[in-house]
Amino acid sequence: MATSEQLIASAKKLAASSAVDEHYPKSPPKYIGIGSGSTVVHVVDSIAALDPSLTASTKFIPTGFQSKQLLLRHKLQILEIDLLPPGESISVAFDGADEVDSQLNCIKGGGACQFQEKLVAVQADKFIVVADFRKISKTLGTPTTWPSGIPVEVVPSSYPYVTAKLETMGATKVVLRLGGTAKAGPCVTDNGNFVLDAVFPTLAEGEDVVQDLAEAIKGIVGVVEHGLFYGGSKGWKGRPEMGYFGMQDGTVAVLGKGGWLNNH
Ligand SMILES: O=C(CO)[C@H](O)[C@H](O)COP(=O)(O)O
Repeated sequence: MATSEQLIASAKKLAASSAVDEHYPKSPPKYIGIGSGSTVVHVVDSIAALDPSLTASTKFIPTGFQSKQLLLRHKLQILEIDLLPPGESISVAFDGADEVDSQLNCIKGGGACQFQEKLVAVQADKFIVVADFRKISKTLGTPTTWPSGIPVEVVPSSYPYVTAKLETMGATKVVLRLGGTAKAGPCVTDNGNFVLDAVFPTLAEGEDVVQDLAEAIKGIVGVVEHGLFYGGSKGWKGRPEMGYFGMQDGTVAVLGKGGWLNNH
């Protein structure tokens, strides 16, 4: 019998291959965005398995160190996001997510790449999220889905101030993310910043709730970007167009703007 790790890995792989099948352009695209995380590994594997005529001339835009390494490993051409020519857009950007609500708003940044991920997503004609069944949530901040909170990238000198502000705004816990066992001290992003993980009470349903919190966090002096990817009446800040979720039963559930597109 498959272990739960094997089940999760195969769910990620299935979701990635269906998303690439359905959304990688059928004629060679100029630019494709590549997100970060363990699910994106399968996205890049699926892209690398396509007919080379569809990928050889394409420039792949990474969202951080890890995705750049993935592209290098597969010998896919890399273009840094700041070299995207003015007026050009990315045909499709594929990325993972930590939590996705029923309206496709997401929490991202489990890998501390949320700034560059959002920068790529907002310059893509189509943004597709790929994940496994554990990421599906009715509303963001559901403790059983994603208890770690919203990743907030901050300029290092501002972290005590931003922490206090997030607490004033209702965060019940704000933690300076640490570098882990191999690094004493904070996790430093690809941009040289720190990450605060801010846990808020589960958000009520409705796009305004997400937008209002997102804009309030972004308004704090010192915040570079946060991991709420959202959209609605007040603008679009990286809410995906579709989400592909590998399920425990071996199927892929697809969430679109109007709800689930298959039997989920
Ligand atoms: O936002 C991200 C990195 O900053 C990742 O896409 C997110 O954490 C999901 O990762 P995984 O596919 O490993 O679950």
